[in-house]
Amino acid sequence: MEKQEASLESFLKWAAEHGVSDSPPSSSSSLSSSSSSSSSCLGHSLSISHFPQAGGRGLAAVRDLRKGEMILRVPKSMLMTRDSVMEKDQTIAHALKLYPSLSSTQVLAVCLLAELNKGRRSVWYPYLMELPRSYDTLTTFGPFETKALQVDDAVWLTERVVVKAELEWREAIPLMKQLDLKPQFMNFKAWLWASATVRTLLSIVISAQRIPHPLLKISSRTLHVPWDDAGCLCPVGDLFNYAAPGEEIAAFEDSKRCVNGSLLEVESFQNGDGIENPSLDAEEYDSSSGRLTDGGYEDDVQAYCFYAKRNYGKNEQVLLSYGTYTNLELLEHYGFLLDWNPNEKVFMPLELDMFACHSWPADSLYIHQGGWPSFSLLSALRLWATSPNQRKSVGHLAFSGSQLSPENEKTVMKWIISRCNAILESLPSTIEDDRSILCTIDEAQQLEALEKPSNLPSAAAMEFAEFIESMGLGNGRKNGMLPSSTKVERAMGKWRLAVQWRLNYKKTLFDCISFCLRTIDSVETLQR
Ligand SMILES: C[S@@+](CC[C@H](N)C(=O)[O-])C[C@H]1O[C@@H](n2cnc3c(N)ncnc32)[C@H](O)[C@@H]1O
Repeated sequence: MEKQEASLESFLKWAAEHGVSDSPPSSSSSLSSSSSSSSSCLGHSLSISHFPQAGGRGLAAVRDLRKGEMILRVPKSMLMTRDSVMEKDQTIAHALKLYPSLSSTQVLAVCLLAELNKGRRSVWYPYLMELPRSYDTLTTFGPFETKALQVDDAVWLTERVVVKAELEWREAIPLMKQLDLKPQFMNFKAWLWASATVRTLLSIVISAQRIPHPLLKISSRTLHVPWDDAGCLCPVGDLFNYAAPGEEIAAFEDSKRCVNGSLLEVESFQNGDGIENPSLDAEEYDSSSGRLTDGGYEDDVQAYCFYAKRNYGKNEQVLLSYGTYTNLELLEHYGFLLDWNPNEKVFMPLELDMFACHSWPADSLYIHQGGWPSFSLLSALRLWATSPNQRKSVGHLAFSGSQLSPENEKTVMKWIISRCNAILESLPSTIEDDRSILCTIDEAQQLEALEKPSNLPSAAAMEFAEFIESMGLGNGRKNGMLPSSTKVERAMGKWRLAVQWRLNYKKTLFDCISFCLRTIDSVETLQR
């Protein structure tokens, strides 16, 4: 512990010496010298703190911060990019030129491993020592955790990203051999760590562009810092944990819905505010409203600058919006998920004949985490539930989000209810089973050893037995207890994430059923 604190301290001192600062830029001093005398680059606006329920290590406000205030700047010279690594190391520069077919993410992952391979000789050594040791991104999921996701789309995505990660690693091996990396920096485990680091940290910079520009699409994974298409790693700037953009929208939707829970309330909001208007996608919406404008590279000061996105009270965690992600995407790219995610979507597969009567893209047909169907899903289903010869005449109403008739609305709601029920029944465990498993995992995580509770429902008991099996602990019991280890703890953490994800998914379907029942009720009340 003391060693960790000392390492963090020397990291912050090193950052201060190189011009990283959370103080306002002084007009008389240059960026690189403004904080060089300080023993830490933080303390004026931010400090490192621990937030067990919201990302672990993160940055807290040391005083009240005002919305729009600059709270951190990191000089260009500190950013780790393909170019900055090449500038400092001719061997790497030469080797990289021999492998032009590698993607920018692969190249940056190799640069990171090559710097790590140098040990103390790397100019980024204090930063490298502070990077997380492991990630729980989907690429690190084994067969057990993958199966625990249960939902076909999520299982398929996980299998695909694991295969892709291995392929990318194989493609990068010749370059890593050329650079003569030590075996521990060249194996697949090291690759998974490096590519997860690049993805989790790079995309912050990508998605936090401050100045809205038509060509700089926020949250696009292909956007890069202006001078280097490989993007960058940003010491200290990557200590901000994540807040989902769109919380304001969700809160507003909730307040509208709470008026009487009727569909019309939701419709008028969605329609009037264009939230789900297909001509205005989420990224444009965010950039035009400035919701993601909390950081970006600024050429005039040659630094990455971060701004308070809202007012913060002293000691509050200061968060950054990395972009708009569903929970599965958060798991894929960052290895965590949010119990309440305003951008969560449970996609609703339609039958083939339904696609024939609308032109909404499949990814707009979903249920929000609160349980209400998306604007496009409702519109598509209302048209489908209309007889084919009338569709043309009511098309404009459906596309503007209006109900078509009480009977039509009830048909739509009943269809959604039956789909949600069918999906819930097809999954191997229930919401109650999943809650029991989560409790068991939470208890086990607090104990020194892992004990199978006697009162688990059968589906949960079976999954528990599979976990023990997957850990190769089948014969290791001592008085019914299993020894815990770092490996078991990490696997349990990923298992927990998988269960948490599928539980949220099921709760959304369940809430959707309640929503549809309420809507049928209010339609019938109006009919009476
Ligand atoms: C850019 S880092 C943020 C700093 C990180 N906590 C650290 O100690 O280095 C991103 C990682 O932090 C964690 N994280 C960020 N925001 C989170 C949140 N809201 N909930 C849970 N974990 C979060 C995830 O592990 C993610 O991959």
